[in-house]
Amino acid sequence: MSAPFQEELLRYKQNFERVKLLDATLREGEQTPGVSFTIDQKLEIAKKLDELGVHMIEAGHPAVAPDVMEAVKRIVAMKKEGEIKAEIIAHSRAVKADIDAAAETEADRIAIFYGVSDIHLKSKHRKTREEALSIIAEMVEYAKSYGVKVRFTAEDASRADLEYLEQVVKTARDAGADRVSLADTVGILTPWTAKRFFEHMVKRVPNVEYDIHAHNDLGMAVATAFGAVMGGATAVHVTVNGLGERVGIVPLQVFAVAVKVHFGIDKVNLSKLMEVTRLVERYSGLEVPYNMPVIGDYAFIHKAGVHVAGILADPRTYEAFPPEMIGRSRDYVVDKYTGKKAVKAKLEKLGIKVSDDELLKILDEIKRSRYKILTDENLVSIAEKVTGRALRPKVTEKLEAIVWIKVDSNTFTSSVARKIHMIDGVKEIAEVTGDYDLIVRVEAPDHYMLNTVLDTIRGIKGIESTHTQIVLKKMDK
Ligand SMILES: CC(=O)SCCNC(=O)CCNC(=O)[C@H](O)C(C)(C)COP(=O)(O)OP(=O)(O)OC[C@H]1O[C@@H](n2cnc3c(N)ncnc32)[C@H](O)[C@@H]1OP(=O)(O)O
Ligand SMILES: O=C(O)CCC(=O)C(=O)O
Ligand SMILES: [Mg+2]
Repeated sequence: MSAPFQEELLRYKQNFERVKLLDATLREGEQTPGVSFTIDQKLEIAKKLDELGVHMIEAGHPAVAPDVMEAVKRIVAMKKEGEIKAEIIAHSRAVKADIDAAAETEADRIAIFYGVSDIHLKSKHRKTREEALSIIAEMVEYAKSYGVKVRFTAEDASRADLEYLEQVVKTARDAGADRVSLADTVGILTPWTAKRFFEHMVKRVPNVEYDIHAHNDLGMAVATAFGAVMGGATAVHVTVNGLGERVGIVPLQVFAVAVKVHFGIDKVNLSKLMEVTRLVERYSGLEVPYNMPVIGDYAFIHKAGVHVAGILADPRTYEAFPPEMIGRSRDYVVDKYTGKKAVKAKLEKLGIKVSDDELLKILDEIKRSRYKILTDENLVSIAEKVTGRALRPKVTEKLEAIVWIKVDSNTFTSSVARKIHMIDGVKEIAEVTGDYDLIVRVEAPDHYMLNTVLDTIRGIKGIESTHTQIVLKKMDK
């Protein structure tokens, strides 16, 4: 990476080396509308997060509901059995009943939150600033009396009076909180103000470790987290796929890759990022948007002719980082934005050579067509029409193939089967036991159609691998 002033950013490398990731998918993430994980799903997600290498897991707010309590207890049990290494955190309001519930789980840490902006104090808590300070002191001390680690969260810290916030953090620290989360609850910080904010707080109230909890209401969450770490935050709250209240918080995958790209630091096992993406997509029921940075389907799909010509020459022309960094691959689509180089390369991949003159005519035809994305089959049809040559090898009868499919362990086999069933050319499908999960019989009039059907199958989310056999001969009984 050689952006202007990058060397200034690199001065903060050690801040990013020491920063810890706190994953809050099971607490903040479950506050996403429509998301409700089962206990078993939470255990699986917690295990996956631990394999990924996050330092802390905020497992839930036990006072919320019996199943939240049960899930936190079972995640703590996994920790005790050595199945999970990360610190386990239970969330709590600043009330004794919530703290008792959190303590009952035997989590490593209780995180107590209290809104500290005047808006929250007046409208929500109906407390004066002084009353709030004594509640914070009393509740942190109460949680400490259970012998656990305590984090205090200054909810809506980014809109609190700065001098009052200093008193809040001092009060929490002096009462025994060794970590304090400064929450940007409505996402109004920017990288610059976040940096200044954390620098100020670290200086004014030292001897406490600061967390940044940044919401994404203005699309700033990752950038705010960067600023906060540069300013001295030593933990960043993230969720898988950016889940959370309203539009969520810092997406784990985007933050981890941004740290890798800018500083060369692996905060987590990057090769497992897509696995956890799919797991949480499936259990949350929320698919990641196509254009989501890093993990969206289009993160490495190029389109404009100029771009494709660039990436064919050197992928770095239009990629901030190589897809292989997270086990993904690049591709490009063909439509009216395409140029000669893109079409030529696609045709060559299909084993078709055309003259320069033919190429120009094919391109012209593509530009007049109404296709939103041309499949290989569409492209070959246009090439045949333009050149007047049969570009498909002659076949006398239909082709048949058997495709053996292994479904990702985090995906329901039946849902993949349903999607495959809808593809033209798929004639039969069976769910099976053994090394593979599905066997599919495909028929197509020629190699190109067969390829298109197979490509469509391979493109279905949740398919881990396929093995295809072309049928040569058949004996009917
Ligand atoms: C910004 C964040 O995301 S912080 C995390 C927020 N988490 C949650 O809200 C977890 C899900 N919540 C719930 O299940 C419920 O709201 C519960 C169990 C916490 C409380 O339920 P209820 O007792 O029915 O209260 P209700 O939700 O109607 O109102 C919240 C009450 O908590 C109080 N409260 C809110 N935050 C806090 C706090 N940090 N500390 C102490 N009390 C608080 C409110 O003042 C209000 O009290 P009131 O009834 O005296 O006005
Ligand atoms: O506990 C925290 O750090 C954050 C609480 C929260 O979710 C928020 O303020 O948005
Ligand atoms: Mg939040």
